[in-house]
Amino acid sequence: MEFVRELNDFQIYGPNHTEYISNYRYKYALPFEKVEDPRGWTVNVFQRYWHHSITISVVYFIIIKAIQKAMENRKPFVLKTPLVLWNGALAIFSICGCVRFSEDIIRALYVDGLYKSLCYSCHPNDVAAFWSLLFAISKIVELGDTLFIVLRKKPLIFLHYYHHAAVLIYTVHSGAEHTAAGRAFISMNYLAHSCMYSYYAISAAGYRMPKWVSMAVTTIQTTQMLAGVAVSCLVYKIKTEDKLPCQQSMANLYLAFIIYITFAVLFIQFFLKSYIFGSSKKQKKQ
Ligand SMILES: CC(C)(COP(=O)(O)OP(=O)(O)OC[C@H]1O[C@@H](n2cnc3c(N)ncnc32)[C@H](O)[C@@H]1OP(=O)(O)O)[C@@H](O)C(=O)NCCC(=O)NCCSC(=O)CC(=O)O
Repeated sequence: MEFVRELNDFQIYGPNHTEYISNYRYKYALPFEKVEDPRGWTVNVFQRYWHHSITISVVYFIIIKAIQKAMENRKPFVLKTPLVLWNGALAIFSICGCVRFSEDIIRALYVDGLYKSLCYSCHPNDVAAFWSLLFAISKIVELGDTLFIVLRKKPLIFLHYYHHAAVLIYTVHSGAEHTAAGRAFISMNYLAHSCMYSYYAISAAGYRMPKWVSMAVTTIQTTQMLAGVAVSCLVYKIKTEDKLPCQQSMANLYLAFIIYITFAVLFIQFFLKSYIFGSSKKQKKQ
């Protein structure tokens, strides 16, 4: 099993390429979303360089640990305004992504049904493809979250940096494979991040929100992880039991299982520790 495969037309365009091009292409796109991508230029770039997502993750980890060390005998930076702007910008980006990208999954589910929605990719010239590309780029930008944590000398938990590094690698691998089920994963993540970055922006501005708000955000994140496992189970069944053509490769599917199961476990642990078994900072903040 090759780890990143070469893609054929079915894997890039799905089965209705010609019909799609003539009927749907750019129909719903805003001017800046109309990006020409002759035979998957972006897919080629992702295919050729996807392994650098691992390089970036390793460099990220080393830099974060080095900054933590350098900060040991220094006072924490306050960074209130940059943090509000940072989280505010990511919140606006996620909300825009959520609105523009969800259109694709809603249309796909409504018009094509569940099987085609999970097994046939969006077209490389589609609005959804544009927002998938921005999504992948945002996974590099979001590594900056950790910079704020270490410069402000806030506790850095394993869930945080494991999540940031693993999501980057999986997103870039999925970009390289044009993973069809990514339309479910991306829409869920845009939604969860709309809530999460809005939460962080408001709390960075100094407003303490009631406990139920952070519980709700964690619940949305945990549900996202469990839904990721469910979608992957469904694709696995389609590919192995139903033996229907389905675009997602086994390598990408196994990666999806690994990250979504580990994220689900970590988020359930986080929920229990933060809100149920009382010793966390959240209870102290009340
Ligand atoms: C409710 C949560 C969103 C946040 O829980 P927290 O324990 O971090 O919440 P908190 O209010 O105590 O905030 C902790 C401190 O970090 C600051 N902070 C600000 N911006 C941040 C950012 N972008 N990332 C991480 N921390 C940030 C807060 O202002 C706060 O500082 P101060 O103490 O000064 O007020 C939770 O569900 C969660 O995700 N916790 C895991 C921690 C984490 O790093 N999550 C982000 C990556 S996971 C992710 O992104 C999942 C997904 O894909 O959906």
